[in-house]
Amino acid sequence: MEKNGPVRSRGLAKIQMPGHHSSEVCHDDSTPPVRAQTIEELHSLQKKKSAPTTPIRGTLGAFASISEEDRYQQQLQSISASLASLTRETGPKLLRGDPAARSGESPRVSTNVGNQSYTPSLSLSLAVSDSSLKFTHVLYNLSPAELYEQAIKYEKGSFITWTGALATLSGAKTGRAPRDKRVVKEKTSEDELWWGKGSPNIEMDEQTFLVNRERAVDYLNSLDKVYVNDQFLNWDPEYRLKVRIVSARAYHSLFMHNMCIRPTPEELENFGTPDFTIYNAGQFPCNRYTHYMTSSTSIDLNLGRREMVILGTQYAGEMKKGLFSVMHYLMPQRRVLSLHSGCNVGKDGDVALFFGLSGTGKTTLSTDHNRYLIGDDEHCWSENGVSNIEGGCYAKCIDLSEEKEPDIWNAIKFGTVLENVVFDEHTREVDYSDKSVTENTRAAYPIEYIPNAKIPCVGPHPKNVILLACDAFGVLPPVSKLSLAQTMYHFISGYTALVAGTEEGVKEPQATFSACFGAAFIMLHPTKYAAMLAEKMQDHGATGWLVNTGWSGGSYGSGNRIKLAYTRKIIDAIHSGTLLEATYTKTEVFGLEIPTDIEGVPSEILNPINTVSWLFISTNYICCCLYIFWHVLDLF
Ligand SMILES: Nc1ncnc2c1ncn2[C@@H]1O[C@H](COP(=O)(O)OP(=O)(O)OP(=O)(O)O)[C@@H](O)[C@H]1O
Ligand SMILES: O=C([O-])CC(=O)C(=O)O
Ligand SMILES: [Ca+2]
Ligand SMILES: [Mn+2]
Repeated sequence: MEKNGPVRSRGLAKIQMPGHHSSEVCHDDSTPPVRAQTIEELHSLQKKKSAPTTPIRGTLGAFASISEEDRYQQQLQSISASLASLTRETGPKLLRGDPAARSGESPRVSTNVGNQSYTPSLSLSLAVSDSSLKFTHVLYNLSPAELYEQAIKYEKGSFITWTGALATLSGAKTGRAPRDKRVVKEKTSEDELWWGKGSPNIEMDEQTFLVNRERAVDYLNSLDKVYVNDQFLNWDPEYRLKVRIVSARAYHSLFMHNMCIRPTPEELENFGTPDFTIYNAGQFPCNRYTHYMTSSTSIDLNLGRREMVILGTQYAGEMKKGLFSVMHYLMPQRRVLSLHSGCNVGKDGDVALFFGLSGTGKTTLSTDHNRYLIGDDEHCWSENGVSNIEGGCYAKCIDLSEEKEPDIWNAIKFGTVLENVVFDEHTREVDYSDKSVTENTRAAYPIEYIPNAKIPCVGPHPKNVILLACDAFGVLPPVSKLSLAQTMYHFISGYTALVAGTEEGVKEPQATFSACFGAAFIMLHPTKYAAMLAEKMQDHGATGWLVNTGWSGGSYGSGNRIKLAYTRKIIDAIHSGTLLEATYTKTEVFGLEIPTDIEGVPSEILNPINTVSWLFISTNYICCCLYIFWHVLDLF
């Protein structure tokens, strides 16, 4: 018998082998016994203590003299201050770690911290209550693996899919609820904000905000444990924001872990006080008898306090887009333009922006195997160039296929949150065509899951500005070149279609106007953002394009949505510069410049006049124009 032959699992043959050394046979366990006397001891060997989060350095940094214990205390005190109720004298008593963990260590307890904004007379009578006596466990910046375990153990509807993603359910709400979003009218911001008709900012007073805040904080403090994420927004260090997210679900914590920028252990040590805090008490409704509340859901933004409260919706996109609204307020103050756009860069450093309302193709088209991805949804354009606000992507998954969107497909693996998808109960294979839970199925993954992501996610000034419109009327050509004035016109009017799913109550594509291609998130009047865009495009010589990713030559219901493969060819021609050099015809009706030929795209579809009758074009066009005109007038 060969000495180096394969190891066989049949024990019998081994015993019968002649000439074998006696010491090698007949032993059930030939490896040395484990160094444990009890099962508990064995289990305690399994987990190695994490390295201290700050590397010990020779330099005398701010934290060099602080012990690990003191640092824990500081972190817990900071979180306790965040969770302080406004009517009690102190923040809650906090413990670090999972209440269910049976670790030999004694838990780390916070000392209560005073709350600066309490009212002394109130606090005297309210200070002693059962809730002020209890402890809350804090699960601070857990790793994806730890959050998986939490979700699977405690959150119904959490499963591991066949590729290792965490499938979750967001509950009754599977899309954003823009009608339930409120902005506090308060003195530090009210003069700058856009109020009234057309504005997404539905007002709320400070008192009502505090009522909702108290409701959320009391709910969170009533739990055994809360999740706390301390993370960053914006890859440009000059305009970076520190955010804290307090939530009740591992799903929300993992979602934000993926979507915000993840601090290094060292950055976390020096985190200090957050610039903005989200209280996500989404499982708990708001009180409908509260002033301004029109449903059991309320998403409340207070720019003065730099806080956001979420009640009555567990849809995780509210957190991401709530922070985006904050950026739409803070960045323009610093002459930085915030953009609802995807962004990628070619090998030669040519940056393209992809503006578009939800579902128009920002994520799909910015994720391009031939280019580096800077980000899929939220960016800033400053004097330094472009930077991604986020650390992850949030892709629509309905009808996702490996063939059409390979990079997104492959990003759905361990660590990725997969919302509201349907899967085989046994194999856990996901059926991306299934809309049983919602049309708005989504995957949230860290940006480095895309192989050609550009880290850090920053780039030079854009060369091409692509406005994506998903036209449900079917009158816009697949692509047209825009003058600066036309770019501004389309940017301000934001003519597109709302596709089903992302916002509540939208069941089929419907024509809409969304100023700046993201009216739900802007905080100032659209012309403020448009003026900044015009100035930047002019300064840096960027070309504007209008790309229709919706219906062309026939409206929704009669025609078909433009094939993704054709849209990709059009985008390729924009990137390569060949489309800039192409021959154009000017449409009489639109005044839009339409190219006559694009490689890989049938020429007859380039001009809608070829695919539908004149009558269709002119009637729909007139509708469309009146609609746009009316809307633009309405803004002023
Ligand atoms: N011609 C096309 N161009 C782009 N996308 C298309 C086209 N045809 C179909 N689609 C589909 O439309 C969807 C576009 O969604 P995508 O996630 O890219 O939207 P988004 O603009 O990033 O929206 P959000 O801001 O909500 O994240 C994808 O599911 C994509 O497969
Ligand atoms: O916010 C969401 O749910 C998804 C998104 O990116 C958008 O709607 O623009
Ligand atoms: Ca997207
Ligand atoms: Mn978006």
